[in-house]
Amino acid sequence: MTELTLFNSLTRSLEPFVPVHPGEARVYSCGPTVYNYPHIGNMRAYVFADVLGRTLSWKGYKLTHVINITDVGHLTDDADAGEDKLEKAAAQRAQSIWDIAKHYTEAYWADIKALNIRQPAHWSIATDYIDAMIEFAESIAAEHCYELDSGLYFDVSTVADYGRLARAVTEEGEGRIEAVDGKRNAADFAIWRKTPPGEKRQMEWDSPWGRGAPGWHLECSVMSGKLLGFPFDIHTGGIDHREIHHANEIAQNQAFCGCGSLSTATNSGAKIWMHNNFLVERSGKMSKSSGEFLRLQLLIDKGYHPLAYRLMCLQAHYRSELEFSWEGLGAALTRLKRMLMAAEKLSEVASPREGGDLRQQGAEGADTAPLSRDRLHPKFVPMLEKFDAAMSDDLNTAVALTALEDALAVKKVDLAAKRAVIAEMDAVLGLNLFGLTRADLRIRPKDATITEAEIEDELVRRKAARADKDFATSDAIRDELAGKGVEVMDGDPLGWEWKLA
Ligand SMILES: Nc1ncnc2c1ncn2[C@@H]1O[C@H](COP(=O)(O)OP(=O)(O)OP(=O)(O)O)[C@@H](O)[C@H]1O
Ligand SMILES: [Zn+2]
Repeated sequence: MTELTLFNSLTRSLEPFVPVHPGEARVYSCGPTVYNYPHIGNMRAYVFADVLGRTLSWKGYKLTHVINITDVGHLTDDADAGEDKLEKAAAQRAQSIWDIAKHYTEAYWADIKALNIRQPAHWSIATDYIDAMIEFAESIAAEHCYELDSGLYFDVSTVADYGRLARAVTEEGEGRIEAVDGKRNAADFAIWRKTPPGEKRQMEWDSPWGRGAPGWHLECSVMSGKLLGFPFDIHTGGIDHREIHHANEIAQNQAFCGCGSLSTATNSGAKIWMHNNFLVERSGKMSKSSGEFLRLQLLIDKGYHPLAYRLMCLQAHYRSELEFSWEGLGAALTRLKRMLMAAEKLSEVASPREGGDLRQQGAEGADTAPLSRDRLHPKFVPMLEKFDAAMSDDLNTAVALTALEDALAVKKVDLAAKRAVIAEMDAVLGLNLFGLTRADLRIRPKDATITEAEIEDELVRRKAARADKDFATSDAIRDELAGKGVEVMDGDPLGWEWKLA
């Protein structure tokens, strides 16, 4: 197999993946802040992390993936300004934070499942790690922190190369950081926020610095270090985390590991820091802080299968901005239908792999292991090589998809051999080609007034009428269906037969 190279935001270059622990890959992904539903832009971050994890499993590494759930500490501004996003949501809706966190965590998990994102080894919930956060903060406080009335602050001048990940803390960057009286450096950040006197927060804990709550950056340092051990291999997140959140995590990790210099990979906590670019709308970055936003459920309600959105993500490189449009989603759906039609023919044959179900694998992902090469039909060698080269080149899923389509187009070949190759590629891309059916991919909005069974019955009747050359009946059925919003698609090259108009 080709050597896997990944783009490291820390060095701004492509680097070969060399695991810290031979044969293993340990990955941490910043999880959602569960104060609201995730929008589809947030989910792009997890499609990306999932493809990374699947690729590592496929390359034979034993994967341990951690995704956290931020249920405390994330302020309305990524730096120190604003309120806790969860406290704010709870106050606005007069609800308990715990209920809010539970509701949105479950909504996020439903999206994870719908997008065929594998379960990580651990979902770490921030509030389960408060003691560990206090311990971590205590261990670095004397050398790296100072206390103000509002909290315990990290002094960024106590570690070398602060902000190296962000590259040049721009004036704009500095401008975003709230001026707090007594802060030694503009970029210093709270690792523990004290509850202001006379105020009561729903989520607060005792600490050596008074009652309060942890800072968001502290959470990720603590959970990643606890569950994966420093240094671990890869830390992921959206590009917005490169400037502040991850720069601050690195500073804390440097302090914790007792090594101020960033000259070795070990003390930044993770060897490779990877960032997905944004999903944007014509109007700009998709953001749930700004009111209206697109949820996966909306796509589903409009009749689009969630895996069409997954495919839309895979069509772009994760480091490129991706613009969402309904036309683009429709095009991705059509492409997925074509793939499914080609894969359908293989459904009848058993995969030569044992336990052929490659979907929603267990956390370790052992079943993404490649097919032994001596069982690979020679016709598929070039496609698998192209696929491997693309995925190994910093996860070039756009090209890998074309290799999958090349393989799907191969004719006159043993079907079991073909199925094995498609299954292998699909285990990496996660499109669930052998689990989907045509009916799954039909556009059928939630508010449609006619059931699928009724449509099918009418179509059977119409087919019979046409076979009898009874075009009057056939046309009448067609018109009747049109009256109910169903467009019959005679001669539809995809053979999907109908869609809701
Ligand atoms: N438009 C986007 N496209 C891709 N990834 C995104 C986008 N917006 C946020 N992310 C990423 O989604 C993940 C979850 O983010 P989180 O739940 O903290 O969202 P948030 O910052 O509260 O949301 P928002 O910025 O939408 O208000 C993070 O890795 C973040 O970088
Ligand atoms: Zn994080």
